[in-house]
Amino acid sequence: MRRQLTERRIVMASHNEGKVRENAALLAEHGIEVVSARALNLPVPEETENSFIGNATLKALAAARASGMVALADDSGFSVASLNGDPGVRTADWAEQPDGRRDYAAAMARVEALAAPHPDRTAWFTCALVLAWPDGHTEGFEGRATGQWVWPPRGEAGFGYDPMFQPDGHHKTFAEMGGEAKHAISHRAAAFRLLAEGCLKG
Ligand SMILES: O=c1nc[nH]c2c1ncn2[C@H]1C[C@H](O)[C@@H](COP(=O)(O)OP(=O)(O)OP(=O)(O)O)O1
Ligand SMILES: [Mg+2]
Repeated sequence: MRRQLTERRIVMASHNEGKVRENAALLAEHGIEVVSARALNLPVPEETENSFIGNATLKALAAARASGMVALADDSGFSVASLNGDPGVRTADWAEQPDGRRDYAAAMARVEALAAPHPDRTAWFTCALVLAWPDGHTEGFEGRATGQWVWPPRGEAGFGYDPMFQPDGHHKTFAEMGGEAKHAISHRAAAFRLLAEGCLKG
């Protein structure tokens, strides 16, 4: 039996505005309000695990313990089949420049350069969502969206690697689809559906 989320206000344990926006919209459908980690000045924990669930768990626990509130963390990433699932858990690191800023155009170009020689263009996004309570209890869920990587990148909406990912059954990239359409089929929405079934029944 999963622990039920009874709070109507939780902390979003993420410093990525795109992820905070998408998760806040999903939570709002269930009448749950979000306080951002940035608003509470929460530290950015080091992501030392080698799984999405592992990193989401450590981010959620750090935020729950620091804030005394239930926290939701999102650890996610982009995987390319011909690269054995890379960049995967290290997706954010691939975008990081020596000055600490993120350059997604450069990160996407790196993926393309490595993957281009391979005929298989299969790619997927993974999203792990973990709820953590201040007493240390956690509940975790993982969702996926599968499709193809495309080049050149297309579209302006979304964030991160969205312009180079075309989900199965669609002719637009996530960045061309815009919020609502991405929402219906994304890895984040898939993980959230499981979370709602598990922890938002009560
Ligand atoms: O829907 C998505 N569309 C495009 N790109 C995406 C998506 N979802 C995750 N991504 C990329 C962004 C980041 O490069 C990495 C996640 O890294 P990840 O450590 O989970 O998040 P983050 O460091 O940006 O924020 P934080 O750890 O504070 O939640 O995958
Ligand atoms: Mg991160």
